[in-house]
Amino acid sequence: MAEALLALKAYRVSLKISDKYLEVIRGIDLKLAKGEVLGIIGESGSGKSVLLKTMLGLMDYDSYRVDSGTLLYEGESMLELPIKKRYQILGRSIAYIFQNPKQSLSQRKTIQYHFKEQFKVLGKPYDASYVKQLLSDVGIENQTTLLKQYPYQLSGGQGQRIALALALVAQPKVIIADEPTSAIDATLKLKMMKLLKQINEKYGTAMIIVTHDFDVIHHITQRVVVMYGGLVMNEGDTQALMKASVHPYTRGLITCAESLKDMSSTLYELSGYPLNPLNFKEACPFAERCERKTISCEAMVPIMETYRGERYRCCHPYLDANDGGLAHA
Ligand SMILES: Nc1ncnc2c1ncn2[C@@H]1O[C@H](COP(=O)(O)OP(=O)(O)OP(=O)(O)O)[C@@H](O)[C@H]1O
Repeated sequence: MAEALLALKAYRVSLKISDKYLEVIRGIDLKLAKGEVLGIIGESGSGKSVLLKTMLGLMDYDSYRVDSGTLLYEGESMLELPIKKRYQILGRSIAYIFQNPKQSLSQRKTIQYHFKEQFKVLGKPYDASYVKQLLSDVGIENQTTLLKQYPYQLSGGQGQRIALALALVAQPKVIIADEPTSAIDATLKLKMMKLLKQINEKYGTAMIIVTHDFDVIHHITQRVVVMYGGLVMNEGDTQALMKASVHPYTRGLITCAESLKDMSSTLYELSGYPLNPLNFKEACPFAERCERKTISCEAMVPIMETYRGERYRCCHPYLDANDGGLAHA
């Protein structure tokens, strides 16, 4: 793997709930190379947003505690820094696009106002022609009209594009997009996927795409991380993992996605529901729902196996079988 731009190691986070701390992120390692597009997939409640928002300092500082871990950005250690300082450094280089970007804009201010604010935050004079260039890059043609509009006048697709253009003002090295296609229809989804790919290619911006959608993972990411119960269960090259992963959770998610697409087949669903952090214990979080469950699954949290030096699977049945001839995916 190329040099890591961002590297997270053994990261644990607890959320403060009614004056008590509840562990939600339970020891996560993550790497993002320069220019890489990484996908993070997992059911609702897996911990995707808490992971990324706490890492960047985007959550209310009093609402959580980082229990352990290291975070390196361009080789510099971040977690020891006061959270506001960390946010300043990371905020300049990493843009976070929220799930409903239209709602994260001030509804009473024009789109142009939002661009001007971005320049102000960066301490740069407003550059109208650069803004028009960015709007054109994200596929907005009627730029002058659009700059005069208010967020509530935008369609879902336009909202996503504006959020992307606003993020690009700072020329970030990383864009983190939280569910970039969840609020738009299928045709716009395709356009958004193409757009993210174009931005990655044109500017070399590395990306972390958080999604529930394997189409998005398949079409735009090079590597994927599968999260469940505050852990990474499986990770690797996107195409290899989608084709050949034997991890029961990954396989279950992929089978669900495929059965939804294939109108002639019976709908497949993963049994049970995602585990609530209140019920986390020293066991594999997926054990209760897993068809391959063994005694080990209920006795301890599985460790991550590596293959050719890369992390790839966290699953007791495969660990216990000592991997005799099992597919490395
Ligand atoms: N502010 C909060 N107070 C209490 N619990 C929270 C809070 N934010 C998140 N959680 C809990 O932490 C766990 C992880 O949530 P998180 O939002 O990170 O999941 P996610 O994988 O991003 O889900 P989704 O795909 O639905 O956005 C969940 O069980 C969630 O209920």
